[in-house]
Amino acid sequence: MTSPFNIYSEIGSLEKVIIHRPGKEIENIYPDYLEALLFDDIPNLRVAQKEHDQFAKALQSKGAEVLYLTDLATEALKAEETKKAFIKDFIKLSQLTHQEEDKVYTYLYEYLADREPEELVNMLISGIRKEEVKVETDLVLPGLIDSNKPFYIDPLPNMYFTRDPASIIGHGISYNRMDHTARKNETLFMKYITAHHPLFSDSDIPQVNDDKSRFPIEGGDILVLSQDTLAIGLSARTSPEAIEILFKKLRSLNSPIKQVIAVEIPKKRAFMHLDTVFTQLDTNKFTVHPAVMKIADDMNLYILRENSNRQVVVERKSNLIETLKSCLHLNELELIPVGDGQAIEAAREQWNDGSNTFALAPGTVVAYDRNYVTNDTLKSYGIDVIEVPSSELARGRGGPRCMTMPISRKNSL
Ligand SMILES: NC(=[NH2+])NCCC[C@H](N)C(=O)O
Repeated sequence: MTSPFNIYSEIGSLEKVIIHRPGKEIENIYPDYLEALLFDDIPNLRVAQKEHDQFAKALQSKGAEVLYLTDLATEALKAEETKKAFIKDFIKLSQLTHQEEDKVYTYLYEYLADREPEELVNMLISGIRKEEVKVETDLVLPGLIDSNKPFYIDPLPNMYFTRDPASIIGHGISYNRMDHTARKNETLFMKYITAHHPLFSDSDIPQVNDDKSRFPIEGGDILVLSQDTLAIGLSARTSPEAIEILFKKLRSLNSPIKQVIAVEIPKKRAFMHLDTVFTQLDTNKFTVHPAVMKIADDMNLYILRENSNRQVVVERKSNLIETLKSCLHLNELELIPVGDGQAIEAAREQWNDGSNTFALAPGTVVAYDRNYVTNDTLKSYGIDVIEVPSSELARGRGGPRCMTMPISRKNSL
């Protein structure tokens, strides 16, 4: 069967998208581990869920089908052997660092193995608190595990940023090797979903990257700009090695992707992924952070292509607008600055993901309502902005694009 995936642009009319409604994992974020869990504050779960439900409605408003990751995972783990294999892989990936790992492993495995898939999926995303596992006094487990940590299995609070752990490129999928331990287990869900959910399991899906790689790459850095061009952020989270390996793999699979523009961005938290400073709104319109805009004619851009001997050749460029125009065959291109280009507004609104818009169709995007300066600017450029509330969702430092994993878009623009 042909691939169920079809992503050849950032803006083609959205057909199907995978999201995750934040759950108990958010309430398992606790102050000592905020930084390790990549959050700046603890969102109010009930409000975050309401906001997320409105976000889902906004995605559906133009006809897209919204699929929930937990539903897909629950169905994917229906078969007993699959469920058991998943538990084993999950425990192995979790940070159980004690030397006598085997005992910990066995104990947790037994605790989890009898659960129904739905409960299991929710438990593993939420994290497993030490107190919820009844440990008999003669068991060795309590002494084996780092006693300062209140969890046997850490929560996955970043799960609602479905953009990052796996990415659809054309008909294929990249299982991303996440840069931080806190996010490594997220990719496993996507691997099991694609391998075992009936929507995907009978299909022939090209795998364009393996999360077992040593070199990190995250979905927030990967932008599919056209049928033959990707832009990938060379960022705090994505390595040059991973970009080249991905490109070579695409070429070896004869993908229509013929060029990758590696875009170097500052390696700091506010700019963690390319999509936090640069997203596409329409065929020839992008939002961009003014700090990037300022240096738009003096950037480090590397275009990877193949020569006639099928070797990778890299061309260096420095002008963002000219490079995009030539790679995308556009005569005109507008970069629209976040925060109307004003320093404080831009910094504030970019921090709250003002440039992390998500396109439902060319010229129609979902954006956080709090970033009103940016949104007004986008409207003045003729963009239809569907605004969603974001008081709590934004605390995870991700916006509408981060919260989506589009799996199918119409090709015609
Ligand atoms: N595509 C994105 N920009 N994702 C944002 C992810 C935010 C998340 N807290 C992290 O640090 O990983």
